[in-house]
Amino acid sequence: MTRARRSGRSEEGPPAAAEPAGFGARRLALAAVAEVLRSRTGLDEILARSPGADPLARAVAVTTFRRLGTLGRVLNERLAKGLSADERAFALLATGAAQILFLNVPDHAAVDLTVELARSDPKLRHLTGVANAVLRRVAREREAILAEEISPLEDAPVWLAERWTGTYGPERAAAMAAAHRDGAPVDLSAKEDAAGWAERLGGALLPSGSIRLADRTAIPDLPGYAEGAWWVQDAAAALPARLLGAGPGERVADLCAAPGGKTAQLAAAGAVVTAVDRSAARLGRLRQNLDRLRLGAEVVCTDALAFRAEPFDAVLLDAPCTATGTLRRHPDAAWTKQEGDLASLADLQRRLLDHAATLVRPGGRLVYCVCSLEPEEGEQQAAAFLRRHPEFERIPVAPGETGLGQAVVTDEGDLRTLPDAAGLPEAFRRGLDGFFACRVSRKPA
Ligand SMILES: C[S@@+](CC[C@H](N)C(=O)[O-])C[C@H]1O[C@@H](n2cnc3c(N)ncnc32)[C@H](O)[C@@H]1O
Repeated sequence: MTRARRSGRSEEGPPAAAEPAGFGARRLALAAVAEVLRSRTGLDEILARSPGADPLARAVAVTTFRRLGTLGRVLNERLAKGLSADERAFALLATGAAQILFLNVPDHAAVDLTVELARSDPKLRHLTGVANAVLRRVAREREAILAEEISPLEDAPVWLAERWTGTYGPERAAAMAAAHRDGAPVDLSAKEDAAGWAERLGGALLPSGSIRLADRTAIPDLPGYAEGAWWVQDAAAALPARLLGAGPGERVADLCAAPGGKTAQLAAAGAVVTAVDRSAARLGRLRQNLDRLRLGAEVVCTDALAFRAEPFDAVLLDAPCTATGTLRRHPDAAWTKQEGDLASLADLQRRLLDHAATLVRPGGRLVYCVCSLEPEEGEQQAAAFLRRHPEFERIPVAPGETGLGQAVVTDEGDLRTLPDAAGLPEAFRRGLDGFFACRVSRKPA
């Protein structure tokens, strides 16, 4: 193995040798994994501000989070002193083992580049020998490791695995965790003619109206992207705005709107949309998305709790949440949240819901939704809202309304999707995100 040095010209002497191919991607993946664990910031945000982040760096980091529990156990069992609590040390070994076990990377490349990463970093240099020994052992024992019966729940933090088991039962919880491991297909929402776009893109038109692509592919290169014919949106994420049923000319508030997937749906339906979000950066992305789609909305950057306006015909509240329903696409989200976050998020959701209610005219509709698997953010939040607000009544979701059948409608008439495909029509065999939505209307005055 050649010893890597930083590329570019050193201050003195001859030009430095180039780094080995793929070294930069591994360095970035290691840094991103460590930073997510340290700062509890989402991986997408960290990669977005990392110059040079490429698909390989993303694949290594995402796979590490997808299989974090398994990687931790495999490494711990093979390290005399166990895994270090230091995030960078953990990330070094975990990203290396992820490449050996779960990515199509030749063993020698995974081992050599990880060893080189250790050697080139003064804070990790003491792990050079350990990384070499443990990763070589993981590579030697790969077949046995992969043949082990490891429950997919091991790849979730213990607190989440326990909650899902308690809420959904051990079998369903394991199926959900397996879906998180499998990842997600790419779903699109079309401005119009979803069937035509499904055909042109070689995808499938789902019974819910979304398009499911056959393969993961470079999105901006696809037909229809540049002209703004469709946008990326998980099939489950497209359901709440459909349930709101906004019609042409209706005034609709989209609270917590950025980056604008649901705003686009409402605007495409012809509604006059006011999109509210407190994040200026995320609203920048919303504006870009609407511009590409040639759709319009009034955009208001403020805390939704402080947003006042004439009551609307319809209000959509897509509240901030633990996002545990999106772990197929964002496995890092499981590791950026803690159980304690649930109570503070549920409290914020309650306040946002109460405020959203003030923005609904008599006879108007309100849809509350979260991309969470946790009942405190979904079912319990909706039930408590209806107890606090007798001036609202539920408009139950009809079994035929979503194209997903009865399996996604709760006894109370709310929408509840889970990431695995149990009970769903065949077209959804690759699952969909976990979402909860409740639709209510303000009783006429
Ligand atoms: C689940 S995301 C919304 C996704 C969006 N509805 C879509 O479909 O693309 C939640 C959003 O809530 C925003 N947010 C969180 N707390 C907020 C608050 N108090 N007021 C307004 N927006 C808030 C965040 O900035 C974030 O953009």
